Amino acid sequence: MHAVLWPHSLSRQTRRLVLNSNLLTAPFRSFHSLSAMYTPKDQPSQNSKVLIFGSGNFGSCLASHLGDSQHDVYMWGRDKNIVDHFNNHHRNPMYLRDHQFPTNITAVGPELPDKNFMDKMDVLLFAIPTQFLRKNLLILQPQFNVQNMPLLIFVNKGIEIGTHALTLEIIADTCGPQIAKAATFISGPSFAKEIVERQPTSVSVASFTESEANKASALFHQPHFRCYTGRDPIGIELSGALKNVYAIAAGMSDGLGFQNNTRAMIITRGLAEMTCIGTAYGASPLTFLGLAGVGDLFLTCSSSNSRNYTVGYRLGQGESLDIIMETLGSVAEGVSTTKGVRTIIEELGVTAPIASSVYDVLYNDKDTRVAVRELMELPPSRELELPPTAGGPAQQLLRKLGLRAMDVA
Ligand SMILES: NC(=O)C1=CN([C@@H]2O[C@H](COP(=O)(O)OP(=O)(O)OC[C@H]3O[C@@H](n4cnc5c(N)ncnc54)[C@H](O)[C@@H]3O)[C@@H](O)[C@H]2O)C=CC1
Ligand SMILES: O=C(CO)COP(=O)(O)O
Repeated sequence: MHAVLWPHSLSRQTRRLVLNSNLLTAPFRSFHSLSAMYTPKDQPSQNSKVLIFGSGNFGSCLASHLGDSQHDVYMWGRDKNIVDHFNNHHRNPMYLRDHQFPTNITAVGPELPDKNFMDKMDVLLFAIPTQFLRKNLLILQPQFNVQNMPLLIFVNKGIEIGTHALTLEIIADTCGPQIAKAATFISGPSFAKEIVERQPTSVSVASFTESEANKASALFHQPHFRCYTGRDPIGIELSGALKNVYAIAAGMSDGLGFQNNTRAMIITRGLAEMTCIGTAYGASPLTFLGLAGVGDLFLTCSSSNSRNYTVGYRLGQGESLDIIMETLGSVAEGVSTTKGVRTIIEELGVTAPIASSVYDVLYNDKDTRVAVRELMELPPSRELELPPTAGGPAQQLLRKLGLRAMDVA
C-alpha cells in the first residue's frame, strides 16, 4: 500500500517515535468515541440530488456537468439577478455567458438554503473561493444532519489568508473532525469553459475516506470526464493552491516578452518547488506528479484562459496589481494564496525562490524585471533535493482530524 505521509528520508525509528507519541494517540481515542454519531448517506444513485454552493465560472460549470448526467441539480447563488435570470433563461448572465444550461438545474438563493432543503440532498458541492469558505461553513454547519450526511465535495484551490489554513483545516474548525475526514477534494487541469464544451478532461479526487472519494468519482464520471481517486487530500489541496502561484510567475514571464525556454524553466522549477514544499508539509511527493500537480501546473502556466496567468501577464506588461484586481471580473486565488505560501515556506524552512519572488512582486513592489534577474543570478544549486525533515503541518492537521499517520497510509 502506498504511504501517503512519510517521505523516504524519515527513518523507521523516527516514524515509530512520532506514531508512539501521546500527541498523536490521544485525539485518536476521541475520534473513535465520536465516530458512532457520524453516518454518511448511501452511495449517491444515478439520480442524485446535488446542491452546489457558488454560481461563478466553476459552480455553474459543474452544475452543467452534473445536469448533463441526469442528476437533480440545485445551484445556490448570492446574487438575486443571477438566480432569477438563470431560472428564466437557463443561462448565467455573468459567467459562461454563451452556454445554454440543461433544464434540470434550479438556481436557489440569495438566502442560504435551510435545513429542510439540505436534508433532501445527497451531495453538497462547494465552489466558492477559499477566502469565503469559513464564513459560509459556519452558517451552514448547524443545518448539517451528521447522522445522514451527504457527500461533501470541495473544488476551491487556495490557502486562507491570515490563518494560512488548507480547506481541510477550515472544515475541521467549522464543522468538526468527522466531517473533515469524510470531505472529498477535486482538483486538476479543468478550465470551466472547456468542461461545458465536453472536451475530454481528467481530474484527481481525494479524501481520507476512500468510499467518499469513490462516490464523488462515480458522480462525476462521464465519457468526456474521468476521475482518478487517491488518498492524499493534503497533497491534492497543496497542488491546486501552489500551481496558482507559479501560473502568476509564468504569466509574468510571458508578459515581459520572454518565450518558451523561460516558461518551461518556470514550470519545471515550479514543480520542484511545489514538491519540496508539499513534502516538507507532509504530503506525498508523488501527488505532485499527478493531474492536480503537474497537470494543472502545465495547464495554467501555459494558457491565457487562466486568471492567475493573466494576473501575471498583466503585471509583466507593467499594469498595477490594484488595477488588475479591479478589472479581472473573477477570482484569481493565487494572489491571496501567495501570502499564505510565503508564511508556510518560512515556517518550513524550505527554499522556494520563485514563490518568494512572486510574493515580492505582488506585495513588496518589486519590479518584475529585477525579480527575474535576481532569480537568474542565484548561485548554482543541486537540481532536485527533497527536504531533510518533513511532515509537521500534516501531522498537526491529522491530529485535528483525530487521525494517525498510519490510518491514512
Ligand atoms: N474557473 C475554473 O476553471 C476553475 C475554478 N476552480 C476553483 O473554484 C473556486 C471558484 O472559482 P470560480 O467559480 O471560477 O470563481 P468566480 O470568480 O467565477 O466565481 C466566484 C463565485 O464565488 C461567489 N462568492 C463571492 N463572494 C462570496 C462570499 N462571500 N460567499 C459566498 N460566495 C461568494 C461569487 O458570487 C461567485 O459565484 C476557486 O477556488 C477556483 O480556484 C477550480 C477549477 C477550475
Ligand atoms: O484551476 C484552474 C483550471 O484547472 C483555473 O485556473 P485559474 O483560476 O487560473 O483560471
